[in-house]
Amino acid sequence: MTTTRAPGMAAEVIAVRPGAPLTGSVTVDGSKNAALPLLAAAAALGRSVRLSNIPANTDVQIMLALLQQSGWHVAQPVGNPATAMILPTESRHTNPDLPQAARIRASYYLVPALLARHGEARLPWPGGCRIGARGMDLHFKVYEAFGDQSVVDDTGYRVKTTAPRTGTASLVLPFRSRGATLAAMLRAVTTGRSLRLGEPNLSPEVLCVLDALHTAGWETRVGERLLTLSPPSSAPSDAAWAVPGDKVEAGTLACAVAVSGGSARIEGARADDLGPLVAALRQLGISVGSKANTLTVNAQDGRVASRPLRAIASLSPGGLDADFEPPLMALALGLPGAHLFADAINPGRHSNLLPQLARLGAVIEEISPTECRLTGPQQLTGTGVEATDIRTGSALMVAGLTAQGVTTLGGLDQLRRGHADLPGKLHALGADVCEVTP
Ligand SMILES: CC(=O)N[C@H]1[C@@H](OP(=O)(O)OP(=O)(O)OC[C@H]2O[C@@H](n3ccc(=O)[nH]c3=O)[C@H](O)[C@@H]2O)O[C@H](CO)[C@@H](O)[C@@H]1O
Ligand SMILES: C=C(OP(=O)(O)O)C(=O)O
Repeated sequence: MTTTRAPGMAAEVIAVRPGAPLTGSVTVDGSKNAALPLLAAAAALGRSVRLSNIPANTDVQIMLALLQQSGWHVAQPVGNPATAMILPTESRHTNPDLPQAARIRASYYLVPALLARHGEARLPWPGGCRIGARGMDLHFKVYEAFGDQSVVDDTGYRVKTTAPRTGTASLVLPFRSRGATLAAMLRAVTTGRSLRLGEPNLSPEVLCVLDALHTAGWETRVGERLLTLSPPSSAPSDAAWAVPGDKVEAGTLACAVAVSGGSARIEGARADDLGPLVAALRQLGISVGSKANTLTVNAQDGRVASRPLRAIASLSPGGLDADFEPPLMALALGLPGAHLFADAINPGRHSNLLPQLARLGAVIEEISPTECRLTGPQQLTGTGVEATDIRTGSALMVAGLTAQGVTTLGGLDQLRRGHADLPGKLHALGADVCEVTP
């Protein structure tokens, strides 16, 4: 099977089938989950920010549109769509309706910038992957700590500023929510107040925003238990930030190389962001090197798993990002051992992913709604499957690389929310992938 692309036509399904081991080198795009808060941070800063390495996935495109609809210019240099200048417009827009905010989870990151610009943020409940109940109650606690008031109803929520307050805003999160941590940081920025946040989320997506704010003059301190921010002491100049490479795309490609028994270099994601994924791959007996921005995977010697994988998603510092679990599961199905997976962060993750893997013939035992175990190696068989969320889609592509026959993946809108062109990257490594257009 060869790859054919019809210009201007969106693929209806992607067909994958086993082929030669993946080899060569590929570079990942910027990270969706880092680009989204960085764009919101740029808007919150209220002055010109140049952001580079912006990925072209649809969630990011929606975020750019939301910024344009609510009072910011987005200027993209001709011929360089991965870079954008974000700057406030001079005219005061009235507070806009933002129906597209319901399509992405990360629209909640816009609240601080909207409060600064309009005194009110009025948004529909966020969308994104349907991986169980995904609350926002901690965000409202964050805004309350800054003196804002929130009102919710069935369709969405409103946050309003009250009389301006000064001094340090302090709160301790009951659990380490990434979204609530970023909400607190960005609200500190738009109020110009110091922040003391206990039990913060310290994922790479939070740390890259902290680094960005630091370059914009904010004093930042991070420890496992406490994150503090203090406003710049002098007038800051314009900022230039870069979106870090997508650790999840890199991890997914690493799983694809490993499942095919290949050997390849994956460039562009920071080694520091890949630590827990690299540890999981090594636990499975895969030879992996990770240095600076290069991940090397070598599964050509066909080693068996040295011990079973325990992939437990965690919000703790240094924990395994839940988004790595699905591709690791697809890989583990092909490797010997009894492997355990748990994602208690997203209670509906497994009910999305497992039925699709089962269509390929995977036998996975559900211990509870959020825990499962499987024994590999299992021989899968290609059939029609659906990307019911981003990571289910990418995991199914990994599984399709060893499933006998042809795996056809539908639901590509979900896959493209998180990856501008994952099939193209797999193809660059030699995968037998075909986009089937209507
Ligand atoms: C845009 C983005 O970066 N999305 C990521 C983010 O999602 P998400 O925004 O869900 O991440 P959080 O860390 O904020 O939340 C984790 C879970 O805590 C719960 N919760 C969170 C906040 C709140 O106020 N109330 C509440 O109940 C929800 O069930 C949520 O699913 O982290 C998830 C878990 O690491 C990843 O799978 C997502 O890819
Ligand atoms: C769950 C994800 O995204 P979101 O939080 O935007 O739905 C994801 O990136 O896998």
